[in-house]
Amino acid sequence: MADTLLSQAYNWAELGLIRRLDLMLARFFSNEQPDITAAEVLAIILTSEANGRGHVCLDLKAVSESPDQVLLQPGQAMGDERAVALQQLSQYLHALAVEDWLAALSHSELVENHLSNTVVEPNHRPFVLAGSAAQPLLYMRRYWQYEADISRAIQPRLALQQHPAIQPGLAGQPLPTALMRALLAGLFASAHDSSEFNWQQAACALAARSQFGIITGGPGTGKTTTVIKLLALLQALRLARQQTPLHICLAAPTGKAAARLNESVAGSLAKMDFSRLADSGSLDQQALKACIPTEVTTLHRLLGAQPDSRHFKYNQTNPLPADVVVVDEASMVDVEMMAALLQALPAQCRLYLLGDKDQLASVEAGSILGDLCRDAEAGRYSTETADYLAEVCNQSLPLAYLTSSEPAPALAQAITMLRVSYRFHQGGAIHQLATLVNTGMLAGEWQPKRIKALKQIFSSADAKGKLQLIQQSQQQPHFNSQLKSLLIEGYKPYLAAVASFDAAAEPAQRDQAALAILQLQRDFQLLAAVKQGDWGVSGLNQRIEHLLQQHQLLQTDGYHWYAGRPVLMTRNDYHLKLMNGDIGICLPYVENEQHSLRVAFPDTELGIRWVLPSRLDDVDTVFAMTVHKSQGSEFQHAVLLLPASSSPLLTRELLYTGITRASQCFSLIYDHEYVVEATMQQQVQRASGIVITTL
Ligand SMILES: Nc1ncnc2c1ncn2[C@@H]1O[C@H](COP(=O)(O)OP(=O)(O)OP(=O)(O)O)[C@@H](O)[C@H]1O
Repeated sequence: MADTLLSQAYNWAELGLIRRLDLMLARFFSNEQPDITAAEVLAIILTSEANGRGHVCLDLKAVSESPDQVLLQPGQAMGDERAVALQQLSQYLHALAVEDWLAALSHSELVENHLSNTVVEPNHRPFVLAGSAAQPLLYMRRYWQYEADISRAIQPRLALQQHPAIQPGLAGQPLPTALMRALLAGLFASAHDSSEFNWQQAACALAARSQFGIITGGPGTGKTTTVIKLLALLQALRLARQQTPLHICLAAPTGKAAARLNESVAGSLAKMDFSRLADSGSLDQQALKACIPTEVTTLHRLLGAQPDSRHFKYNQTNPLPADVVVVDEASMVDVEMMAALLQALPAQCRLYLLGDKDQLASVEAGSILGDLCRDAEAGRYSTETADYLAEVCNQSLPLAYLTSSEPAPALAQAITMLRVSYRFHQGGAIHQLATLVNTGMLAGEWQPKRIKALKQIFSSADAKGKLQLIQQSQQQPHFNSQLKSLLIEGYKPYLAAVASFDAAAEPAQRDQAALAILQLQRDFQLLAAVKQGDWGVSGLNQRIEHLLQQHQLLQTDGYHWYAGRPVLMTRNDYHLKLMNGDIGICLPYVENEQHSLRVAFPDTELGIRWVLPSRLDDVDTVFAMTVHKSQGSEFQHAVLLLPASSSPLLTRELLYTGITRASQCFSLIYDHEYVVEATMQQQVQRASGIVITTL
């Protein structure tokens, strides 16, 4: 039976229903274990396949009860042969009751069983059965370990909030409630007359009483502003009591996100007025500002990534010297990185995660932020939390956000969702569109009505100059005239600046001009849902290059490297100090009267880092980039191009992420309306057990 399954699996792999890697893994364990059963082989194949799609584990019940839904995502294109193969696979699953599957896995030599009531001796078997009786989950050991490490590190940090009296490094000392109240009032002085519940103030209060906190919210809801106030609060609590300031580290998953946070923290901090705060705690405003860092590093740099190794300099045995770590854009952090980060934190170190829970998750396995924020929308606060907020914030938590079931989940008490956007003028067209997409636009209504509602947003008076809907046939090899002029107008400003760039200018002037070009290039960005194909990132890049040449905006002379070529780093390069996601532009460069080309990357220390093109192995042209790569960036004008047919990749989260990259204008390019509509209906669902184990 196992042999038959393996030979059929060969066919599934040939047809692309599973990956070759999934098949190879099943074959490997079959060779190791000659009496392996078909149930075990099936579990190995499907668990590995699920990892490939970003799931941390295999949800045995879900896949057993509705195999077609789990294996074939809505809209996935199917040839006849693949349909037959899928049918074969679902027949196996239909014939196998979940109880029998569980029984086979519980007795398997390959599986460590954490579902039984007996204490499990760790035996380092390659698979782990965990989750709960109602939701059994099968993990490859590595992923189970990551989740276990994350839960183990978060739990004690949540438990501390049962004793809100504990401060970092000062275990047992009472939280000075009166001082907290005065400081929170000072920090949010200007907002005090408002009758609306101030979630930003609540976020600071909740995060300050525990060693783990999440602040989530859509774009422009004030996550950065709030975290600066939180850091000011924590430092003010120390300074007011003549204690040494906390050592704070700010980090983000990519270089680009770090650079952006760097800018916004520095900008916000400079503008922030702590004078009322200073009054309340007899603090020196400048001294307080000086203890809030503005420098933001990548997580890889923070943890001390080592070239060609999965291991970091800072880890369980060599903890990171920090009292507080703040991670922005946390939705992009995968389970492996989150586990590494938590392992590297000393026991008393606080961790605060910022991010938009509704954005796309990391490309790698896991959607940690989304999973942890499962209750964020509803709040689910305890009466104890409501009393605490009333005491320190002088605000009454709206009853709708109290938990309806006691005990309230500990994790929910450490999470705040910011609900008001200050960036897009509230109710503005981009914000309206993002909200509609995010809330599952008119779910339950019939399709034509949903399409009509979408078109109405694009044609409303509010949408003028902010939203644009363009239909482009993908059967044709060329851009239509509307899209052509949009692209030319979009790239023209930075390419005109490249054309007038003075390569022989004084170094300081040259750097300044290069920075200005990089800034202009960031104003406009084409985003694609997929990488491959004529209308994926690679095809679009070629076509745009050609279009810009035709219009004399570029001159490549047939070369790979040319002035104006924008490139995206696709791997970290520690020698060059460039990170995956960094964007540079190739520019003419004159040194000792020698003319050459160099790629200009923005650099926090040097201003510009000039790199020889020949040293850049892992770069892609970036006239277009994937939505995944665009996370953590914002563009004045973001243009999202959807493919001509729907696929599992086209989800509500992808569309929402694309829309929310735009600060002033968003254009949606589509071929068929049904693809736009199907994208809005499809949600990312990733199996993980983090909430089961963390709550
Ligand atoms: N309570 C507030 N009242 C008025 N303006 C605010 C408030 N909070 C934030 N802002 C302003 O809104 C803008 C966005 O704030 P901020 O950058 O903190 O949001 P964010 O959630 O971090 O955004 P991003 O989407 O970039 O992550 C800033 O200009 C900020 O000054």
